[in-house]
Amino acid sequence: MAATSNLPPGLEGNYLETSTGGDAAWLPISVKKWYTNAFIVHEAVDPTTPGKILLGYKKRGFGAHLYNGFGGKVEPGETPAQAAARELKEECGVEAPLQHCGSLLFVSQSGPEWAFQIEVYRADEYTGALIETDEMRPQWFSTTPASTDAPAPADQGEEELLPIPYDTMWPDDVYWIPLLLSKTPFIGRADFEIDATGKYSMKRWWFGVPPS
Ligand SMILES: Nc1nc2c([nH]c(=O)n2[C@H]2C[C@H](O)[C@@H](COP(=O)(O)OP(=O)(O)OP(=O)(O)O)O2)c(=O)[nH]1
Repeated sequence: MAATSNLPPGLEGNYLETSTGGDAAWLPISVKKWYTNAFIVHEAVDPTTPGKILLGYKKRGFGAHLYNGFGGKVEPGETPAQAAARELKEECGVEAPLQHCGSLLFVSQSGPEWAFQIEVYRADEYTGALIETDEMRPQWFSTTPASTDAPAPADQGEEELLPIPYDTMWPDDVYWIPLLLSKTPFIGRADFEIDATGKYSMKRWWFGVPPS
C-alpha cells in the first residue's frame, strides 16, 4: 500500500491508499447530507461453518433492486449512530451493538445536488427476529470467496449461501466491503455519473485505511 498525500477533496487525515481509479476531475461539493449503512457479520468459526454477512435487497426508492446494508438518512437531532440503530430496526426488525467502521463520501454528476456522507457500521451479533419489510428483504451471503476449496455448507447439512453479490450492489462496494469484513477501518470517496436509464457508474474513486 502506498502512503498518500493525494487524498481526494472532502477527505482528511493520515491514510494509506488501498485502491484508486478513474481519471475524471473530482466533482465539486456544495452541500453534504449524512446517511448510515449497517451490516451484521458472523465470523467464520471453522471450514464447515463459514462466515456470513447480512444484506438487504432494496425493494423501492434510492438504490432499488440492489443489495446493501441497512440504512438511510440521519434525521435532525440524531447522531449517525442513533440513525444507524433506528434504520436497522426499521428495515429488518433487529437490534445490534453497532460499531463505526468506515466513512464514505459519494458525489454524483446530474444526480442529487448534495454529496452523500455515509457512516458505515458493523456488528457481529444481533437480537430480535429478522423480518422482511416494505423496504428491504434480508438475506445472508457467504463471506468465503467463491474460489476457495472449502467444503460447501450444503455438504454439511447447512443452508447453502451464495457469495456476496457484488454485481447487484453499488459499484464502489467491492472496494470497501472486504475492509469491513476484516475489521479494518476505512475511508473513501467515489464520484458517479448517471446515465439516461438512471444507472450510476463510477468516474473516479479512492479508498484508504489508517497506517498500521
Ligand atoms: N453500499 C452503498 N450504499 C450506498 C451507496 N450510496 C448510497 O446512498 N448508499 C446507501 C446509504 C443509505 O444507506 C442508502 C440511501 O438512503 P435511503 O435513500 O434509503 O434513505 P432513507 O431510508 O432515509 O430513505 P427514505 O426511506 O426516506 O426513502 O443507500 C453506495 O455507493 N454504496
